[in-house]
Amino acid sequence: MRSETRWDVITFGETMLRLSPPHYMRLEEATSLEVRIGGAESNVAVALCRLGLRACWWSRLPNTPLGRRIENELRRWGVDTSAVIWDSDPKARTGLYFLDFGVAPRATEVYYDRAASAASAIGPEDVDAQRIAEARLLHVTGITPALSARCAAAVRYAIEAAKRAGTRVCFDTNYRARLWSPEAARTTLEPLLPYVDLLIAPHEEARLLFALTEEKERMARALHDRYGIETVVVTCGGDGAYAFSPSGEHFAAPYPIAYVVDRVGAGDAFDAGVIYGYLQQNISLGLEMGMAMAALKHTLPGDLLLCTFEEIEAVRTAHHQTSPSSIRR
Ligand SMILES: Nc1ncnc2c1ncn2[C@@H]1O[C@H](COP(=O)(O)OP(=O)(O)O)[C@@H](O)[C@H]1O
Ligand SMILES: O=C(O)C(=O)C[C@H](O)[C@H](O)COP(=O)(O)O
Repeated sequence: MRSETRWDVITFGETMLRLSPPHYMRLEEATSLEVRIGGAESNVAVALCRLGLRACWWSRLPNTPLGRRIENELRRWGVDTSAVIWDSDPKARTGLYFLDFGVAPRATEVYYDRAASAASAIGPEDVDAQRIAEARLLHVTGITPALSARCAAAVRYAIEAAKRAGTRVCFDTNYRARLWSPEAARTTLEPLLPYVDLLIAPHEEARLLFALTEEKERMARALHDRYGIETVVVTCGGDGAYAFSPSGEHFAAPYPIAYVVDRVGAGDAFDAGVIYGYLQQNISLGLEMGMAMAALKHTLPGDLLLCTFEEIEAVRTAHHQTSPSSIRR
């Protein structure tokens, strides 16, 4: 990989305000909502910064208090936001998502209010190919192409720009059933896959989107074989994750989670760990980092993995077992 780069990872997509009732209240009854921010790509960027990597995230944001809240917060956690495009149209909208937290047997429900947001107007002309050339890796996800045809074209343009520049491409399928159908996702995403160097896909999404029937142990290899992707990581929730890569096949088991505080963002935290290892050409380390980071994300409220490198390493290397009651003083 090239040595002279400005960022380790560049990424773009929509980041929303995330609104959730306190104490497992229902949205129907809540009298107050907690305001946080969340977006798959910026969640990854924040987690990468916690690992000491240089991450640049950009999007279109309304130049309003709501848009500025998102940019300020990402900058606060170390993300380079200098390429954000500010939309000065007074009607420009910030995407919102509402979270109704559930515990089994009641599922956590996400309700989007993001149609016609400023980010959904991102088009190929907003993609700065020079910036992509200045990064080691471009990270994009299947959420952005689901937002609009212009967003889908922007993702394709960005991936092609990365290929021309020798910037590696990481893609997470991140299928969102509330945004589009599996058939629409397949039609749009499949042509992108031959350009991808590192694919991350949950096992059930690989089955749903690409009509592959392989069991979890075989799915990464099946995706590699069908689309020619160099490195493929398949996640299986509480059953761990598998990788197929030039260094061989790898598996990482999950770390035990004593109590789930908030699982939203665990997949994005996992992605950051995988990218960390991938950039060191050590996908086995990436799987372990991803697993440790996903486990830690389950213990934190909000989409963002606000952990230290040392906390992640402690989980990864299991130097200590933290019992549900442990207090470190
Ligand atoms: N019950 C669990 N116990 C331990 N780890 C888990 C559990 N559920 C998910 N994870 C971790 O979080 C990561 C992301 O979760 P997963 O559900 O597979 O993907 P996504 O959130 O992208 O749909 C997984 O790779 C896994 O490591
Ligand atoms: O933009 C969207 O549609 C999103 O869903 C943003 C989400 O908050 C994260 O992407 C969390 O996703 P996980 O890490 O899989 O829990």
